[in-house]
Amino acid sequence: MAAPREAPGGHVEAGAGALEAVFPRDPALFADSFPEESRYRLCGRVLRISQHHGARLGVAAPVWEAALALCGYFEEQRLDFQGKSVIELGAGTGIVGILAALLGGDVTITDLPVALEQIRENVRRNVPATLAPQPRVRALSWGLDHGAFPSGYDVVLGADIVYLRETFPLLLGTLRHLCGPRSVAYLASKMRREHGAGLFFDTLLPQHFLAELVHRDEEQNINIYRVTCRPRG
Ligand SMILES: C[S@@+](CC[C@H](N)C(=O)[O-])C[C@H]1O[C@@H](n2cnc3c(N)ncnc32)[C@H](O)[C@@H]1O
Repeated sequence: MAAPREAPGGHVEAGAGALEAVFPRDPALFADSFPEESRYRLCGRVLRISQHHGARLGVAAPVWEAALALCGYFEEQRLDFQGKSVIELGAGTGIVGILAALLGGDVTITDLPVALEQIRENVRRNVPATLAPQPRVRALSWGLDHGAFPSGYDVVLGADIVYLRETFPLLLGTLRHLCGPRSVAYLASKMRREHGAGLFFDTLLPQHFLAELVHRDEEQNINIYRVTCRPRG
């Protein structure tokens, strides 16, 4: 799976709303990484996002195109997170969850433990200390840790988290735990058929959820699905 942008020193591909990139920055933060800061104009705000490229964070380091597509969808649909409980899965940089928090959500941003320091840094850089509630950053490994989280979030968010077939049952288990009858999940995904995106969205997800394709970017091959629980009985 290729990263969406080149290594530091090269041209940084501008995603939707990208303004500019500045690097390198604070090389001491992670010894084996190449820090980069990119700025994105989203929902009338400029977000400054650190990305610690390198072996340690791996795919968690960059802002992926699907994350920008999901942020663009929030903007286009004028989604309102005011007063809503929101959880983001596999957040990477945290850009999606941070935007949801700035748009009024009570947000929990999650990923594997290795990514949490990068997310915390991005929360510090973009969320004013006066904002309440502040987004929480917590470890959640799909299928393993979700019992520590409540069920029935208003909104569940995930960008580019469908790419490893062996994690599909784990991810589905976590989605089933977090979503209640009134929950809405927005899943944005690069449709990499070779990594099982079709299997996940066309076959596995519909066994438990109604998944409506609400946005497709043909050029980037990115789909956004609005996912709700299937009515029981
Ligand atoms: C392709 S990256 C997407 C990052 C971010 N959502 C974005 O779109 O910019 C996939 C993310 O899923 C996370 N991830 C992979 N397997 C996971 C698992 N089993 N449990 C929790 N997170 C996982 C990775 O750490 C990474 O942050």
